[in-house]
Amino acid sequence: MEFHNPFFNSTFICSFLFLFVLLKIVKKWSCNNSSINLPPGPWTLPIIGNMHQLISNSLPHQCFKNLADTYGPLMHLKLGEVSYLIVSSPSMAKEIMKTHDLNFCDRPNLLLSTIFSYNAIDIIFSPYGEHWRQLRKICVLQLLSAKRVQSFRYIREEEVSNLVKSISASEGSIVNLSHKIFLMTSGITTRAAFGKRSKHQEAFKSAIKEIASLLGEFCIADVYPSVKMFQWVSRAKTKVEKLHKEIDMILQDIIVDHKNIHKEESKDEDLVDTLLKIQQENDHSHNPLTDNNMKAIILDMFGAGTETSSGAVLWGISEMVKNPKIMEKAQAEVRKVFDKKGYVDETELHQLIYLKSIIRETLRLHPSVPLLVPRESRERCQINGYEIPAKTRVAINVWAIGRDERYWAEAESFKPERFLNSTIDFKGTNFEYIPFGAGRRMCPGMAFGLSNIELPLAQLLYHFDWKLPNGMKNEELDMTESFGMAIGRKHDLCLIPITRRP
Ligand code: HEM
Repeated sequence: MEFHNPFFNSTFICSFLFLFVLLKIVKKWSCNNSSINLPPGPWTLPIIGNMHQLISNSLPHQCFKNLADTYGPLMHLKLGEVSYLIVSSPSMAKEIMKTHDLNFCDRPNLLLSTIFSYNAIDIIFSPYGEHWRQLRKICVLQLLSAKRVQSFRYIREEEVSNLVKSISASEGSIVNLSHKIFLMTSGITTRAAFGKRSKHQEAFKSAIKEIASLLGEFCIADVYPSVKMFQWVSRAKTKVEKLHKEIDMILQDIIVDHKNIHKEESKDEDLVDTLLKIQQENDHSHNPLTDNNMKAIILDMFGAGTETSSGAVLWGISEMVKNPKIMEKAQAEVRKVFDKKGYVDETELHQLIYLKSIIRETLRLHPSVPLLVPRESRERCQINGYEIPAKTRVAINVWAIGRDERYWAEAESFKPERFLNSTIDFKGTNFEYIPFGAGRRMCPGMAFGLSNIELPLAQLLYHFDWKLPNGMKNEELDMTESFGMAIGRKHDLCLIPITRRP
């Protein structure tokens, strides 16, 4: 006979768990809520803090901008149990990434990114310290140096020319540029990382795309780190673990392949070859590069390098479609420079001064990583007279800074001319313009990223005129953003190409 305990049914268990979690949170919340002089911020509610203020139709960077308009450029929010500092002005960004850079160069330990990064042994999510310094050096000097980026030129030229061919084949009909441009940038990264040999490229690309969009999602476990139950029941965690397992098997297979067959053919060295060489050289050091380190670094290159570059190409084209005069001027420049040759390659790209200012303007209005990668304070410190507790997470709202009328005239308008003859650039010293971040954690892939944006834009402007489908007017093009590892267009960019025959 079955034994039914009226007190031990599922309702009872759920209520008990709910009460247990609630008590834990209240305890933690009341301990942390001491009376230190925190930066201004909206009123916090018990347990949830300011989370209710982020529940709206806006994306996090848009919500933070609205709140900062009331509470100022150094704003404190409490999300669940965790203190957040939201930075929305160039001078406060400079405080974090220059004056106090050493204190703010840690990354928080977040549930999904920790799985993605093989337990934070990569570059992006690794905490500040000797391990990160070692990998960052490898990255800057060997994987993403100017010489190395230049060595991938033939890959970029082939992949972009395949893109042009596939668009030409659909001349006059609607083309999904979002889809094609993502395939092109991920094709460049795949070949730069693995060479041509991987049989799993397609499966790998789609797993990466899926995992990148999951990493951009809000995860309740990250704002209640003391409540381990939220980690156990997270559906996103289960999905990321499954995708990561698939990716791991593919990467391991690629590494084994490279170990077995690539030794004699040293020309066209790809990133896995370079990492294997470093692994062999460091084999007997106290800090050898493990296979997991290699896989984590390669994943970083995809996570950080693919959607950022393809997003910038798509926003650039979208802004030009919306502003046809700018499109015409850019086309005239590219065609003037390359008409003598009859085709576009990288040799003359330095002459495209107007196109370069279009790219800068695109990254001002549409920074690929609008809140930068989250940082975390290592020790308690003071900024602008306010106390910042240790372990405060920091989001730098580059998106808000780029749209602030105090620093940019007609900030919401797309005006590439503002960058012509301007000394402002994105190398991390002009804090009103930091799409690649600044300080120790600044993006090491800038040169690679920019070259993946310049050549496709030049080719798309040289070979095609562009029309919107269904008689849509230029100004009607939808520019809604979606949140992920990088901000992209919510709706795919679909245009009709008209091939130009010079
Ligand atoms: C348009 C292209 C790109 C943009 C806008 C961009 C932007 C950024 C930003 C904002 C950060 C965070 C900086 C900070 O926390 O201060 C970052 C970090 C990083 N990026 Fe990029 N990125 C781009 C392309 C690339 C490419 C192509 C690669 C490599 C293939 C790459 C590799 C990395 C890595 C490894 C980090 C982590 C650095 C660290 O934590 O030490 N990025 N990127």
